[in-house]
Amino acid sequence: MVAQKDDRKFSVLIAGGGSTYTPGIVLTLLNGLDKFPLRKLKFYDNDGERQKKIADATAILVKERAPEVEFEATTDPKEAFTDVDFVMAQIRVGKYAMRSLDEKIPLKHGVVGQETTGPGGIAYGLRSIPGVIQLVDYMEKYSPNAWMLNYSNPAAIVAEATRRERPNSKIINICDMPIDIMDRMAAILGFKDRNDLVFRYYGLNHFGWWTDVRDKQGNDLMPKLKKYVAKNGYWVGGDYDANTEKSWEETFKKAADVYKLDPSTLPNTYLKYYLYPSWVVKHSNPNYTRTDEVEAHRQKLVFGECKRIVEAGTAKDTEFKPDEHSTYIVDLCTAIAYNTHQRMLAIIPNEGAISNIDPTATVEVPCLFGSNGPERLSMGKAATFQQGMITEQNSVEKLAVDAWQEHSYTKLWEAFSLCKIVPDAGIAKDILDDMVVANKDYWPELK
Ligand SMILES: NC(=O)c1ccc[n+]([C@@H]2O[C@H](COP(=O)([O-])OP(=O)(O)OC[C@H]3O[C@@H](n4cnc5c(N)ncnc54)[C@H](O)[C@@H]3O)[C@@H](O)[C@H]2O)c1
Ligand SMILES: O=P(O)(O)OC[C@H]1O[C@H](O[C@H]2[C@H](O)[C@@H](O)[C@@H](O)O[C@@H]2CO)[C@H](O)[C@@H](O)[C@@H]1O
Ligand SMILES: [Mn+2]
Repeated sequence: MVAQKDDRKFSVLIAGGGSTYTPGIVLTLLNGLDKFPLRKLKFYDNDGERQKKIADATAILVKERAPEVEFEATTDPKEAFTDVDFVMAQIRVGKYAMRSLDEKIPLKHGVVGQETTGPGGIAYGLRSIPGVIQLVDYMEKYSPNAWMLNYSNPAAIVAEATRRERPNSKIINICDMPIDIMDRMAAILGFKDRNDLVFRYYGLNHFGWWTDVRDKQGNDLMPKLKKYVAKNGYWVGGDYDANTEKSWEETFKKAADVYKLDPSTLPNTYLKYYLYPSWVVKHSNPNYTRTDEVEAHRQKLVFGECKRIVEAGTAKDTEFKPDEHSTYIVDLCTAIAYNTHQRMLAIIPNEGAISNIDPTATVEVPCLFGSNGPERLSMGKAATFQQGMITEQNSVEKLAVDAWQEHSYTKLWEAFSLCKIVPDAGIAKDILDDMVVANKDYWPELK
């Protein structure tokens, strides 16, 4: 871990202060002040009421654990984005109500309904693009030297849009899925955590493969991992998975079947949607999707715990704790702040990192993180299977951004039709037509 190297203290803004992930980030920041010192913590959200519930509990946490840190929550962009060093973005444009439709509309037509995958992911993409661009513009206006670490999904489409629309902006798009899987790999192998592993990984966001995993001494850990994953997927079980929800259990276990398609690599869990779509649909309930689970579990737990803290007037015994989502984003800020060149994943323009993939594709590869941001590492050639899949999926993501930029119905229909999980252009059109109606308050009017 990085030692504090000077007397700087940082100002951090969480954009999407009302996110269910905000308390985890707050806890991680407060636990890590020796490595990443703070002078200010701010929240910004366009839903002041939702944000206030988390902010009121955070105010107690900050007062008890780091009273020297100034804390405020606001819905005013100028107040939020002024005097900021790092923006941690995690907005959900359209909130859970729209996520629910992203999942349920495709399922009604017998197609996978998922937050970031297929028609649901594309629909969410067209809502997120203007929301995230607005955050970038606020940052550039009020704190031009700041960096934005963006989790807002679908990160692949958002990254492609910001690459085109704001090519010089200091936004870095990131994902916690490979991070969570690497924590699992470390647990499977008996290591302390993901930082004990040195890895090679390539693909698109929610669409990638590990080609190499080693320990710090260079010993190849792939054979042991493969043996485990072939049988159990990334399911660890026991205490490790005591709080893992049923649908995630299914996903981590299904990685065993995904792995079998290419035993020379280890897959991202999201590939199950592309490689086993019929199985996923068969295991889905069109009337009760992941959004319903999140509202019944994570959202309830987070807002319930905030309420409890506020009513008790203390957060001394809080259940909130750091997790892979929060530690990853704080580690990234620390690496940029202290120019550590730590090797971490980011979603960035390819520019040769995967040599036989379009240089303008937005890929996910390891980078060295320093004060100039991420420097991509070369991952060599994608194998034929991966090259075919990446090329197709990247075209889907590019067509989705074309559709948003050009307000083009045809481009969006092409994006839906090209997507591996949609069986034909007729079904693609039926889903699209339902989605146009559902997204009328968010999408541009399509010609
Ligand atoms: N990249 C990753 O790996 C990763 C991991 C986890 C979550 N996420 C993403 O993080 C985001 C938050 O997830 P969640 O489940 O906590 O959602 P959530 O609905 O609990 O929180 C999102 C917040 O964003 C706010 N918001 C929406 N539009 C906004 C806008 N234009 N400006 C400012 N605030 C706005 C909402 O009011 C809400 O408070 C989602 O985009 C989710 O997909 C990404
Ligand atoms: O369905 P959700 O809202 O629970 O999760 C959707 C997000 O899933 C990934 O993040 C996971 C993480 O990888 C998983 O192991 C667990 O710890 O929770 C995280 C968030 O739920 C994915 O990377 C995100 O992009 C999704 O938004
Ligand atoms: Mn992700």
